[in-house]
Amino acid sequence: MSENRLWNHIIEDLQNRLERDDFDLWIKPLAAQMGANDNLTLLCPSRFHLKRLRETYLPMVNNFLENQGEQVKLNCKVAVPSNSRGENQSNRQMNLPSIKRGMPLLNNRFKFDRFVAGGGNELAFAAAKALAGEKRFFSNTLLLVSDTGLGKSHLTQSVGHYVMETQPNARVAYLTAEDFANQMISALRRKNMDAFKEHFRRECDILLLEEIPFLAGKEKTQDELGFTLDALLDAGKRIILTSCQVPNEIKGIKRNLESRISSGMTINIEPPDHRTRVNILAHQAHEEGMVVDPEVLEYLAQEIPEDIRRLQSSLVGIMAQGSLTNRPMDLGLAVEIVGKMTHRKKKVNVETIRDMVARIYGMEISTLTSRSRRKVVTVPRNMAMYLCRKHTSASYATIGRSFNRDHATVMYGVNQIDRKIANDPKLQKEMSHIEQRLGVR
Ligand SMILES: Nc1ncnc2c1ncn2[C@@H]1O[C@H](COP(=O)(O)OP(=O)(O)OP(=O)(O)O)[C@@H](O)[C@H]1O
Repeated sequence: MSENRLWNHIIEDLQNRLERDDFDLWIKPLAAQMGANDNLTLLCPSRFHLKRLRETYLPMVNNFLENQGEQVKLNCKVAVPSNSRGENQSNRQMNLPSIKRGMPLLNNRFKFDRFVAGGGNELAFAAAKALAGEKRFFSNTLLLVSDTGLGKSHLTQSVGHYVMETQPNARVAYLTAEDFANQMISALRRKNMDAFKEHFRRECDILLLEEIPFLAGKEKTQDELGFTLDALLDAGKRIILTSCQVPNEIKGIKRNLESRISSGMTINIEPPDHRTRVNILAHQAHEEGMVVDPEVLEYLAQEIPEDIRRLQSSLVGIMAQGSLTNRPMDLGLAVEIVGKMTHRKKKVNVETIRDMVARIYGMEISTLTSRSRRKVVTVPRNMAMYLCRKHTSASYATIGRSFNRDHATVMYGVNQIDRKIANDPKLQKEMSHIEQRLGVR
């Protein structure tokens, strides 16, 4: 494949997988160069950028290339001009480890030593560490519950890393409930359910399964997961599950699966207190080798109290701006970056919302705006129209033009969601996921 086409495919894949902010900050500034012997080199603007790229995004690119069957060797380097001694720093290429088939795809940053324990998450941290170790833990199942961005994935993947590093014979399965459902559907289609069952029930020593609420309403998948959990627990294997809601609040989860999920230890991760938030930021700055004024850290911790993902991304924004433009990383820059994060809220329009909702629900825009009255289409359509009312100043009639609907139909759809949302946690979770992807949350 030509350099351009391959790079465009990689970009497209990353765009689908990453939050818009992360994509804009880390992927957009890259350039790609195809060299001899199928060497693809990614050029990034700074060493700071390079470090983050290697740790977080290149494993995804490697995995994508492997899935595409591309025999490409991936390198990355800083594309800076020659320095005063005439050495071309861009020659300091780094070869990246390729991913072995069958190894779970874990984020290299999600390790125990990068998790800051403190008010809100101490118990979850201790329980995850205990379960990862080989010492007997008093329960083989751990369920982590929290709102978005509070460390469920970080802890779950830390367990995966730890087990792979310290117990090399242990077979680790890390996936989301959605992956589990998709793999099951594809096994059913290919008529190889036996292999699917064998894989999860007998070829797995520790199961790390995220985002359980995805299974709401999917009864067959729930039954299969129930049998899988039974087989693993009978064999004394370890299981970590994550959810944004406690199991008895997830509508559409069958009673027998709910009781299996809740059979072990359930821990709620609370939002971190102010001191822990400052510590998380200080730890992050230290890891990146950056010196940031403590006043800046205090300011960010105060302005962004709930979601650690947003908290960290504000600091990353400051460090990236500072290192690219040589601006001091001071309170002035912090106020500007936080201001921009808030200002961006107003930037979405009816079309961006409509297109994002279609993308998230895996349908064409023409399907979302079609006459279809199937629930899988009407619910996302109503959600999209509701978000347009909430985040833009567009009138019902203007929204209607983008959805092929009249003013009254838009009003009815928006009201439907308005009435449901207060009492429907699954809908709330989906809504906040879309809002996060839109950068309005
Ligand atoms: N205590 C912590 N110390 C350091 N980093 C943290 C901590 N808690 C969360 N983070 C960071 O915050 C970001 C979000 O965390 P994570 O993805 O684990 O959240 P989550 O609870 O799984 O969210 P979601 O429900 O949206 O999937 C990650 O970058 C993670 O490294």
